Amino acid sequence: MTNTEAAVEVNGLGRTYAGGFEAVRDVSFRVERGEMFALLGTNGAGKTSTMELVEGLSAPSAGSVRVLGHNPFTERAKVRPKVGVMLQEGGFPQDLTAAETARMWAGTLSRPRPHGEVLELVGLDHRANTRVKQLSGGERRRLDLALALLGRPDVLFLDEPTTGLDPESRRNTWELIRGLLLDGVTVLLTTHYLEEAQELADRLAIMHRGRIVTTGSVSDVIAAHPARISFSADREVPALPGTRAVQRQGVRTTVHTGALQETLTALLVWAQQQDVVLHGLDAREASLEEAFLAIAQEAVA
Ligand SMILES: Nc1ncnc2c1ncn2[C@@H]1O[C@H](COP(=O)(O)OP(=O)(O)OP(=O)(O)O)[C@@H](O)[C@H]1O
Repeated sequence: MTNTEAAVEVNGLGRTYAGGFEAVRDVSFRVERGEMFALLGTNGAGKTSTMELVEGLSAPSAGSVRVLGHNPFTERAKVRPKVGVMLQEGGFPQDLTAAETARMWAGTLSRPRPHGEVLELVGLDHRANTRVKQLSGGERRRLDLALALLGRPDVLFLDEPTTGLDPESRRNTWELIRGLLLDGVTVLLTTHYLEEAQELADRLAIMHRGRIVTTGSVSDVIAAHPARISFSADREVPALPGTRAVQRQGVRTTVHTGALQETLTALLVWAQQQDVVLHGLDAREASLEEAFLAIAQEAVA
């Protein structure tokens, strides 16, 4: 493998299920080594169907997938030792304890981390002797992640890794993922938590009905959507440069702008000159969530 080769390269990918339903259509993206790439989308958009092809669990109906330079389906033996996979549903034997599950899994790997170390990494060391069936949903999710990390993967596939986790466990998982990224691990993630993608991802793609409708860096995707300035004033505000839309609700005004700094400066200069107090002034870029909702609506329209 050369150093310029992507960790994951997907070209013109398609997946058609029995009965002819096309769940994935002409999907292409690259995940560079050491990068975190997030695959986002509405329910049923085709994220899991895409992830399963990248993980080599099925062969695509069209297009190609390379993971670390290999076809993950036909060259599974070459790819498998270097990747960690966290599926949406882990499905472990219910009567084993967390430690036994990790030990059993480690037995299938060539260079496993000590199982105690991975349980500690995901904050499950105090539950090591608890049977899987007695773990909470969030604890099982963390056990899934522990198993994905056991083989010291170069590439990690995470399908909704923090679903069902409480806010503190979610933040701890983010810290853990950040640490892995610092160590040079490549991460391909799907999530419904846009804050998670905004916090962690270098680049992302948004899928809708089997296709990628937007892709780019998090800041590029956000920058394409208007920023927002809101305030309450006892006087009507004049037209401000850069404004795309103005909403008024009672005394509260919200200005949507494509040029946050320019619009905000004009507003503040006007307020200063007119001696107007802007109560509750709040100015911010669009969040990834707002961008996502706008993109999903546009895609439906
Ligand atoms: N085995 C299957 N046979 C037929 N259709 C399937 C099969 N698996 C998934 N689908 C369909 O393919 C589409 C994409 O499903 P997929 O699970 O990939 O979406 P997703 O983006 O991961 O959704 P979610 O966010 O809800 O997990 C859905 O319409 C789903 O009903």
